[in-house]
This record gives sequence, C-alpha cells and structure tokens, in this order.
Amino acid sequence: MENLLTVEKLNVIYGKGAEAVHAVKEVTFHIKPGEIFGLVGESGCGKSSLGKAIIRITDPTSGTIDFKGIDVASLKGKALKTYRQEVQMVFQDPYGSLNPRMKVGHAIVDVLNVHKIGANTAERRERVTELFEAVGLNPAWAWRYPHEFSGGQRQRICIARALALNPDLVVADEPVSALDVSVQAEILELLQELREKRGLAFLFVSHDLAVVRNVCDRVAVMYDGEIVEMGGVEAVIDQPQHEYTQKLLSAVPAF
Ligand SMILES: Nc1ncnc2c1ncn2[C@@H]1O[C@H](COP(=O)(O)OP(=O)(O)OP(=O)(O)O)[C@@H](O)[C@H]1O
Repeated sequence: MENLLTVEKLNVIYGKGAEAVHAVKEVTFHIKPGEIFGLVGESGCGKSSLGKAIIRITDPTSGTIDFKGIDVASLKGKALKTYRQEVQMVFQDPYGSLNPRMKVGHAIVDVLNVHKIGANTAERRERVTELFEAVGLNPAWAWRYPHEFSGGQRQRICIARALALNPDLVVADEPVSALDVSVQAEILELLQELREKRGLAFLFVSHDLAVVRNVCDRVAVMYDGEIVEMGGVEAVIDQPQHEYTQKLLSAVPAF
C-alpha cells in the first residue's frame, strides 16, 4: 500500500543566529492510509512543531513532506486551502478550541460555509447531524453552547468539526491528555472506530506511552528534535532499544 504521508529529512528551526531553536531535526517517517501513528516524547522535544509543520501552520525550514504525491512544503493559495481540507488537526484543549459564544453546530456550519460544502443551510445542517452521529453525540444537542457539554463531549465536537471536510489524515496533538482516564478510553475507542469505518489515518501526538500502546499501530520516539526509535508499538514499548525510550518507560509505573 502506498504511503499517505512521507516526511523526509524535515527540519524546523525557529529564529536565527545564536537565538535559533532547532525544534525538529532531520525527521523521516511515513504514515499509511488508515494507520494510527504515534509520536511520543517529553515536553519540548519538538512533537507539536512537527505536527504543525505537517499541517503547514509552521513552515518547515528544510526537508520534504509528501501527501498523496503532493509536495506540501511548496503549497500556496488555493492548493494550500485544498490540502487543509484533507489534513485536519485536533488539539489537546477541547475547552479552548470552541468559541463559547457560538452554538457548536454553527461552528461546524461555518467550516462548511468557508469551504463551500453543501448547497444550502439545510444541507449543511443535515451534515452536522451526520457528523454528530459519527462521533456518538445526540444530533439534537448540536444547537447548544460549548459550556453545556462535558470535556469528553467537547472533544467529540472538535473531532466532528475536524471530520467536516472528510479528511484522510488527522493530526491529533495530545487529544486525550486534558480528560479523565475513563473519558480518555472512550475517545480512544472513537478514534479507532473512525479509522475502521472511514479509513482515517492519525498522527497521534502524546507524551503518554500507555495511551500510545493502546491505540497506535506504529510509534516514533522523539528526543531533542530527533526520532531516536521507530517501529510497531509492541516492539518499541515492550523491547525498547534506545536508552531514551527505556528511560521514558521506566518513568511509567504500568510498564
Ligand atoms: N514559535 C516558536 N518560536 C520559538 N521557539 C519555539 C516555538 N514553538 C516551539 N518552540 C521551541 O521548540 C522546541 C520544541 O517545542 P514543541 O512545542 O514542538 O515541543 P513539544 O514536544 O510539542 O512540547 P509540548 O508537549 O510541551 O508542547 C522547544 O524548545 C520550544 O520552546
């Protein structure tokens, strides 16, 4: 099967000269269609910078990002807009990701409006209903405000919004770390269900090895901007080869 995303020798450097921060160093990996690919490492190791470069919120300094044969680094204008439909992001904080003054369904209708999806308001509202059902929420709740939902429900809403444009890849940056453990499990199940039903692939960014072991197919371990180890989750987590992975694992009581 061809890769959905291929990242080669990617570098992200913020600033210049003595002040420069080399956040991502020569990173190479790929994601297959429908794969849940984990990216783990401590705070500050460059995980978010890599995720943001892939969705082009941050510009890579050098290296290549190939998405379905498209050279992502060089995209501009309309082509960049189209790419941003196919690759979406879900963030850690479902509270901060929703406008408190906007009914949640309207937030999704807005996305559909911007991308000119659906012929009219009725069709867009119908799409909101479908998306709510897809993430396990009662569609009647779509016309409520964010404060009326729990943390887990808000994260489901953010996932529904990310699905609105039918992406092939979702970059999920610590999507469950702000949630209670029991709610985390429900959201992880939802991500797996979306992968099975829609063939959606995820770059799943997390500092939590237990969560990664649970949900990912393969994982890359990042340390100081570099990928130091990569492979199937069982192999990497059960038999870590790199000293840093061993150190990360020894800090988790469950392993
Ligand atoms: N916009 C920026 N300008 C300058 N430096 C930045 C910027 N964003 C991140 N950095 C730096 O780049 C390095 C990597 O940060 P990044 O946020 O990618 O790591 P992370 O592993 O995602 O950490 P966290 O989990 O805390 O978000 C850090 O040293 C950080 O301070």
